[in-house]
Amino acid sequence: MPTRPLRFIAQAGFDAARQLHALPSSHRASRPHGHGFVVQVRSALDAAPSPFAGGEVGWLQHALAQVVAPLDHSLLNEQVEEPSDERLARWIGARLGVPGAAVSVQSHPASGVDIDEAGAAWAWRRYRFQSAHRLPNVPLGHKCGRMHGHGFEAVVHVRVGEGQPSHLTTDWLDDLWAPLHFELNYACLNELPGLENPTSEMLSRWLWQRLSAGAGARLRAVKVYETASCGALYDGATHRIWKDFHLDSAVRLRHAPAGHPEARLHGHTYTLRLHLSAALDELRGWAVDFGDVKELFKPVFKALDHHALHDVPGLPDGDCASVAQWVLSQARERLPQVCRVDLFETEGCGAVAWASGSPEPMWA
Ligand SMILES: Nc1nc2c(c(=O)[nH]1)N=C([C@H](O)[C@H](O)COP(=O)(O)OP(=O)(O)OP(=O)(O)O)CN2
Repeated sequence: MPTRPLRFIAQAGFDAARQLHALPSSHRASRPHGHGFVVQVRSALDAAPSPFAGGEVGWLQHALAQVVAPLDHSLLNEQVEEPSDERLARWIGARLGVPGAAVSVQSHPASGVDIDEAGAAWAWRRYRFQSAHRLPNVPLGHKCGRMHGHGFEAVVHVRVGEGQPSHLTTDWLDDLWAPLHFELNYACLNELPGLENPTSEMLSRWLWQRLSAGAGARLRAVKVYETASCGALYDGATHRIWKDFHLDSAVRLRHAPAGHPEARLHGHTYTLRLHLSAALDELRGWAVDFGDVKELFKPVFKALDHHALHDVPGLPDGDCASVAQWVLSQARERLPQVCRVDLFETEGCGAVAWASGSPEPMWA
């Protein structure tokens, strides 16, 4: 079992066709169809070689790209038996040669399957609804006290049914979601019983309560995206919120060998996600105000954005893992509720660090 509170993440994509014969012939996915698949792999890389300290993300990216290359522009059935998202993820994991790696496959922007380190399969589905709300208990003058609205997104994570094609889990979830869509879409959330104070935290808990009536123990987590850059997750016991930031920074990796592209001065538009975990403030209905997160994190953000990461005082190196760990320690000095930092240098490729001594985060 990996012990470091750190994971490396890499992503690759491929376009391919498939046909799922195990589904009923009336199911649309039983017909030949195609997708732009996105695959992500997550590992502590405890037992895998890395060419140099700081080169782990690049190494994982390369390894994954090699595994998925034969799938690109192919008929998946010729290589993978009954190539559902779940079976594809297991097929890729088996060929990657990284022991204990978690693999996820997204066949559509709104759905996918994650195979965790223990081999369990989890399906997720994204739903959208257009709603108005106001937060009645915010401090005077807070912008969210005014009636406003969002194109909300909810992502629901459930265990894939035992021995069941993962598509049928998705269909089952759609049926559970249908009455909620009817209530939430083109509605004012404050008017719904139980949502009088519709913060992201309260909404994720409300959705959990409503969905768990049908999903039972298979329900893993409900995430609510209030805007593209912030949201909340509820797992039946704890609340976690997140806020995203974008850093435009230069970098050169200290340990990359001469001639390696990462030894050269280059740059990225990084996506940095701060996760915070705290009990709800009963009056406000939130863990920490997203606005306060932005404000308190500003000095750390300013130390990195539009800077050369390898020159930032105190930062040992500019690779994603070093930066994520450094951000975690800096952020926790100002916001002790920060429990995890995700840093991506390109889409889906980066590192996740969490506080040592804290349990491994829920990966939903
Ligand atoms: N912990 C929470 N904090 C806040 C919530 C909430 O539900 N939980 N909600 C709000 C507001 O409703 C607001 O719409 C979102 O706030 P904010 O983070 O400021 O979102 P923006 O997308 O507008 O932020 P930018 O980063 O400036 O784009 C407030 N807080």
